[in-house]
Amino acid sequence: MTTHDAKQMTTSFQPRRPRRNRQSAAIREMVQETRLHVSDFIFPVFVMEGAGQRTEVASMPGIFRYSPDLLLDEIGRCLDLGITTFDLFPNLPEAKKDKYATESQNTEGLYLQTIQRIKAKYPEACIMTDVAMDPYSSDGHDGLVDDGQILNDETLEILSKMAVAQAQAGADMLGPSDMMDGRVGYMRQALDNAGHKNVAIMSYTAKYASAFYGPFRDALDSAPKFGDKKTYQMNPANRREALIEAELDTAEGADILMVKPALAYLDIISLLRQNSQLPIAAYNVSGEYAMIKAAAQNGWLDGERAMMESLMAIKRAGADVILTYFAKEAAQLLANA
Ligand SMILES: NCc1[nH]cc(CCC(=O)O)c1CC(=O)O
Ligand SMILES: [Mg+2]
Repeated sequence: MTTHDAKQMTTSFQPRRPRRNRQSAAIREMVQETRLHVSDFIFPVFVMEGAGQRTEVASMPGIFRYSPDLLLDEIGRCLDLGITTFDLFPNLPEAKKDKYATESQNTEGLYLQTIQRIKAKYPEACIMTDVAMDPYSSDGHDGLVDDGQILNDETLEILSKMAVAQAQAGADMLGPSDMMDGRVGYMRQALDNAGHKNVAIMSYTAKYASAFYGPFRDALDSAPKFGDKKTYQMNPANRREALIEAELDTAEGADILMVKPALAYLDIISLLRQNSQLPIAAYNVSGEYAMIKAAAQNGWLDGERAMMESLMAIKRAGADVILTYFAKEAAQLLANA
């Protein structure tokens, strides 16, 4: 090729050159479409019995179960970073579990006492709770088990008592994660009847029967004792069904709709965002956290960049709120940016 030919090619007229908007950090930031902010995040936290104790979840490096006193300290540190909302889960000894999840309504028990203690010390913190039987169930299922079946309507009764007990303890927002049919409406009515009209419900609307919950079940020792959760959690192959779930939860009074997991379900997040006027949340689950941590520990990818890229992707897909175990690390990075 002669010099003349090369010149001809490089000066060929191209009015549209998307690279012009990528040429400097100043321009790239100016035209950036999606931005992460610490207020996007909800931090899921694990509480366990005892005092002065914390144990790391083996499959979730950097994530700990805290005894209530140390959890209060951790929440204080997170509030300083600008994280305002916490999703609380209890790790209970096997001896406290039974068929009916009785411990979930024990006002002197670990979970309800911890909600009270957090709200007493940090009234400004928004406490989201988990409504499902599995952390308290000797069967390790989200609903009541009878003869190997997960009963729907009988479970609603237990869940709504649990919900009212949590609201009574001071919870700001309830997160039914069980996937029983009709539980949002049933719970809404029970809450209103008990005078908790302003306690919100973030429904796990499209929750899939996913392999990515493994590390969470380690954290709580809550794996199902038999079978799987496929008769209540959704089939990962289904997309339209998420719209049916969204329609029902909306009609039943959900305040926020959630998709779970997040990264393998970005299309579902986008679908609900486009078909609902409600805020959409996405749960970046334990297995999604563990994958990035494990690869980073092996030196196989840059953990910080993979974390921020993943969170950005979840927001870009349409999530207004992201529940993530990365909340604290991401908040630290955003604060230093
Ligand atoms: N009600 C159960 C529940 N609530 C939140 C999670 C998973 C969260 C995570 O993996 O981070 C699960 C696991 C399951 O359905 O077995
Ligand atoms: Mg449903």
